[in-house]
Amino acid sequence: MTIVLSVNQLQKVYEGKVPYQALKDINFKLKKGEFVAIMGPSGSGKSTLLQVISTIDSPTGGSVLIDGKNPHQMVKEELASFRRRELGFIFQDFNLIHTLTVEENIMLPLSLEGVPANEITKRTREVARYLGIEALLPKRTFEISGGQAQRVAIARAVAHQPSLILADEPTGNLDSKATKDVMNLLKTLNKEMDSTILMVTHDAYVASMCHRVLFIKDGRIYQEIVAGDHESEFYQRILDMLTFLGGDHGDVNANRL
Ligand SMILES: Nc1ncnc2c1ncn2[C@@H]1O[C@H](COP(=O)(O)OP(=O)(O)OP(=O)(O)O)[C@@H](O)[C@H]1O
Repeated sequence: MTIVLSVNQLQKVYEGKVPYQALKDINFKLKKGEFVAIMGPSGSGKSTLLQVISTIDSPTGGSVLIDGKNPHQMVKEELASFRRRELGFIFQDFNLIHTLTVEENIMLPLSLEGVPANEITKRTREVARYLGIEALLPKRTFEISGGQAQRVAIARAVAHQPSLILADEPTGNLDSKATKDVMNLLKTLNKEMDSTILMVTHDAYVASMCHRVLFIKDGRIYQEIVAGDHESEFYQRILDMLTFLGGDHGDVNANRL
């Protein structure tokens, strides 16, 4: 079995007047095709962890291996190319470029990576068809809804077939209908394309659509819960753990399933 992501004794200290250790000895692995959520109280280190894995920030101890390679040891140009090829990013606020059309947004990472123009058009059309957003391609980003924008962001994140998709609160700005649509899309991608996805979420319903949930508390992995046969039972176990951990978890809606 292929290990796509290996996080080993990861530590992160934010320097400052008073140094703060946001991550203390984090260890976990993701196998190819796994869909894993990270949850935990506000300030527990979730964003820091995602930022270090995505190489936006660097660790102060330990290592991150993506497909067996350590991006934090790469020089600048090598790292930029590694990120464009191996990683796909999905953000809470979609991060689309407003001066470009939907189609140009999806094309951008492919053209940055030097993929030939005819191949870019072909792949963009294919991924748009697959994700059901073909009709949106000529539109500007302000002409589409939040749910549609997140579909476009997902298309952009997967068009180059990255090894690992990192999603930071992908449904944080969506209503419950759009949340359901986006999660069904991610689930389909995960199942049909064997995509490996690591996602931070505050939403127990969203997490219950994953294979596993890692709970972080005070910069450490506190607990792991693995899905069983029934999504509703998994959802309840996630809610119980969130209640046990306490703190601010955002919108926990017990009536969602
Ligand atoms: N740039 C920084 N400098 C200093 N401390 C930081 C910095 N970024 C985050 N922290 C601290 O590190 C801890 C972890 O923050 P992080 O943003 O990773 O938490 P989180 O679990 O993502 O929280 P939330 O759910 O509220 O987004 C917090 O105590 C935070 O104040």
